[in-house]
Amino acid sequence: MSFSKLLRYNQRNNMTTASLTTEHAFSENWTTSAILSDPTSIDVNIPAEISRVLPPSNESHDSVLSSLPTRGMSKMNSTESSGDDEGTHLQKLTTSWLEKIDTEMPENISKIDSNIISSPIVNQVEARFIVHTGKLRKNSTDFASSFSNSLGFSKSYGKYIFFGSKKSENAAKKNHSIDSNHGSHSLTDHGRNLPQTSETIICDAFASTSAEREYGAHGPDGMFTTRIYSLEGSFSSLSTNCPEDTYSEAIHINTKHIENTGSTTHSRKSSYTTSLSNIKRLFKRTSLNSHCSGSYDHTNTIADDYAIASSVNETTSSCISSGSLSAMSENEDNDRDQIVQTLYNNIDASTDLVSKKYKDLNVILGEGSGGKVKLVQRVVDNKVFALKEYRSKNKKESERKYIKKIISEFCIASTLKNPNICETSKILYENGKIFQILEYCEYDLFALVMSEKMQYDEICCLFKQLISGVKYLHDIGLSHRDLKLDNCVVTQRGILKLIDFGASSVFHYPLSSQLIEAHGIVGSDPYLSPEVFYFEKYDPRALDVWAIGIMFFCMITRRFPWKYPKVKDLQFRAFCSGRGATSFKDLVTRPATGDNNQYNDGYEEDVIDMGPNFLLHRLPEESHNIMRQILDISPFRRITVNGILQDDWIKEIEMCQEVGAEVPTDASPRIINKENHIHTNIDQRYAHIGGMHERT
Ligand SMILES: Nc1ncnc2c1ncn2[C@@H]1O[C@H](COP(=O)(O)OP(=O)(O)OP(=O)(O)O)[C@@H](O)[C@H]1O
Repeated sequence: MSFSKLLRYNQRNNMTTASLTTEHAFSENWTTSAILSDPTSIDVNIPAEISRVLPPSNESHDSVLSSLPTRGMSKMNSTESSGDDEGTHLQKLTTSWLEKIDTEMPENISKIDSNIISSPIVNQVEARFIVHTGKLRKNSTDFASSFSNSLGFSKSYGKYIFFGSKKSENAAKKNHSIDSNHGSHSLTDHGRNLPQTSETIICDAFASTSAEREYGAHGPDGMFTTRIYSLEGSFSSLSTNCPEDTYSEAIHINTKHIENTGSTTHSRKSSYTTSLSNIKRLFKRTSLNSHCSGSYDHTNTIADDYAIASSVNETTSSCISSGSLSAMSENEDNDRDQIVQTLYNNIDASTDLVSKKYKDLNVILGEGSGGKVKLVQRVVDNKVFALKEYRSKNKKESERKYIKKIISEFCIASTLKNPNICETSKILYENGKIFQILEYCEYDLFALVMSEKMQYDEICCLFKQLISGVKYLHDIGLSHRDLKLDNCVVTQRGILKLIDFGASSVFHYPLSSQLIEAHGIVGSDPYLSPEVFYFEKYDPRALDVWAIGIMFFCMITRRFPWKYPKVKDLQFRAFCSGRGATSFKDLVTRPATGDNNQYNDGYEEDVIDMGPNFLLHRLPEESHNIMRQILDISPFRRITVNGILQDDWIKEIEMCQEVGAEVPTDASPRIINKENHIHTNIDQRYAHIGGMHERT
């Protein structure tokens, strides 16, 4: 999680980083009992190709050369570990984890109680992670209390949801009886359910105050059933027919904007045009569609002119994107800079585009380092969208860099066409502010996970969709680099979509086999892969794959496995331990085996307090094989996203799909829902965790 979020968290909670760390403290005993061998005894044979990318030995990675506990210590450490009785009973690994998930989950796992957690100190902080101190709230308000207040509940309720303290557990128990009385939200009759916990009970108690309805609808492809926990008058009621007067008012709005097309083919030459006239086209006046169809103009856009390169026929999504990346790739920074500069110069000529064309529904969906995401309604047809309002430029940031970043993000996002990628349709500006219009999805994955209502098969379905989305990106040479629960949104019918391409990077260009390594620490701490702290340059695909694994762990356990993947983090150290390696360096530089049968990561079924099993024993047994390969500490051995899809368990997962979305003109893609699960719908008040933060 970004440093700025940590700061915001601390401001709200009047906490220092240290006190936050204390609150999240894990089992100290485990580490103190761990025997550290002599770090000077490291003797690693590093292959030539790896040593090329290794930083000089006197760089920071030396500090993580602390040696790791060995396998032999496992039982002794566990026995000494007070308050963590899990280690004393070596468990048989079965899927009974489902029943034990909350009762036997050891305290040494960091529970997700917010999407805000502490950050390690890093040398280099990207500009996008920096927030004006002026924006930080000076008054340290108790976040949970404020949240509760904003919802009209007693202060303590918010704490139950976000901070699972012992106190709250007791209160939760009390509330259990309330829930039992209602007895209406039990998930137990829907296959393999995640067990209800105290937090579930509270959430259900809340939900029972709202209208609940269950409905089924037969589509052409089968049954779609969903449970809805919603308030009366929720957003679903927003999509009504557009009133004539609003429509005619909207249709006459004259403004400058950039609109996405997605279907126009251009030659590469034209895509690099930097002339002012072309730029002006991006700001031209447009008329709105004459029908309330939700589709948009197919006028040329910046994506056409600049990002979508286009010697490639745009008949398939991958072609479109390959073309775009080829343009991005070869782009000569000069061309790009000129375009961006000209574009930025035009921003002054603002209009009332956003306010007239989109009605602000006064709902904040999320707020991150990039800006604020709001819910808006297009006046012309009452269709609901997410509007991302970019933060203003930092004083230290150059205008050029600021605008370039936004435009780059837009160009990439608007070019991607895949059912598991959120559609970005427009970029707009008004009074110096820049906005992006995105397809609206009812939930973010973080909120869904925290609702504790998801069933196992539903989680697997979303997990496979996540993999599919990332496969699409990797197939076209793009890595996301900030995969996390908050960067996945989910529609009411259970289609997961990736958002936030602000950190993405191109790792190879079409027709080239050369890997372009990424550099810098980008992303959110618990999802970061270990090598990003170790190597100056790394393969960003491996980072994405690792993040996928962490997300699965979070979805199943509702906990982060660690704060960040450094051996100074006790949990991560346990995970690294018992693998027969003398140092972290040994682990992170292990070369690929080339033979899957020889795959050896130190896994031992009976040892659960260190090594791969430190995480795996908390996960369903059928996922172990693939999760070991996803969470391989060495990026050189880590499986690829295509490899994940070859796994037997992954292949068997029944995944809901959106079909027809690749065709830009297809306004209403069909959804195929699988029958082995239903997708949980939650109250809109809890549907976007970022929005909850904002309301405090
Ligand atoms: N299309 C969407 N539909 C619904 N909610 C959305 C949508 N896009 C974003 N959100 C909500 O807004 C939040 C922040 O969005 P986003 O990640 O784009 O912002 P950001 O400023 O780039 O965040 P970060 O700090 O992670 O970089 C998301 O976690 C999600 O809850």
